[in-house]
Amino acid sequence: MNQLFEDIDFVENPQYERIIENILTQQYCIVEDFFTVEDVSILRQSLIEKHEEDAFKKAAIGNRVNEVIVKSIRGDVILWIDELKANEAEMIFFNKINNLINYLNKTCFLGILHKEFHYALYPEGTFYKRHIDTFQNDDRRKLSIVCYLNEDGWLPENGGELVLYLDENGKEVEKVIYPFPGRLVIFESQIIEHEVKPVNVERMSITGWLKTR
Ligand SMILES: O=C(O)CCC(=O)C(=O)O
Ligand SMILES: [Fe+2]
Repeated sequence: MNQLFEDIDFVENPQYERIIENILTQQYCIVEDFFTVEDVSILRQSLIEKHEEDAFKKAAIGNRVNEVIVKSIRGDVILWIDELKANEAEMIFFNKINNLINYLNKTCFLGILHKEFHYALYPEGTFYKRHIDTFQNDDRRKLSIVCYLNEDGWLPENGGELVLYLDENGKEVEKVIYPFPGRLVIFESQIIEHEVKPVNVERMSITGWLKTR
């Protein structure tokens, strides 16, 4: 085994190994400080600039074939990120994400061939009701990834927690995750129902999906 890994230039990465272990055992993983304070700050600036340029649009539900905007389900605004036109901040983002994808593909044979990421901004008072990230007519999304870009010192009273609804031996358990800056949450798109609780202050993130085919 070691011999094989040496042949393909493989260096074991403890952080990635923990991500894989967590996803295999609990279908989700929380990674603290996946991005440095500096990275988060640059990415947040990029989000804010693009938002000020009015580039964001109201997020829809459903995919491109049948998308509708329903504010009683989700109230965030989003902007898809084009890796081919990535600015400096987005290059930092994709550099780290691509390293992770390469590792997953080498070690887990997940067959991740595509990815899609968007900035998301939840204005005060918005939320995203309980849902699952795959569409009825499209099951290519395998892993959901959320990266939080909020300022330091996010308070519980700000709301905006991500709640994962987990199945523990047939019993539903809520896993509450605060959107602390630098934090990355990864979960199985086809399995984990989740929601974003109403926010009392603006909440910023990048959300995306690793996809097959
Ligand atoms: O921002 C989050 O914590 C989750 C967002 C989400 O569930 C989605 O965009 O599908
Ligand atoms: Fe979601």
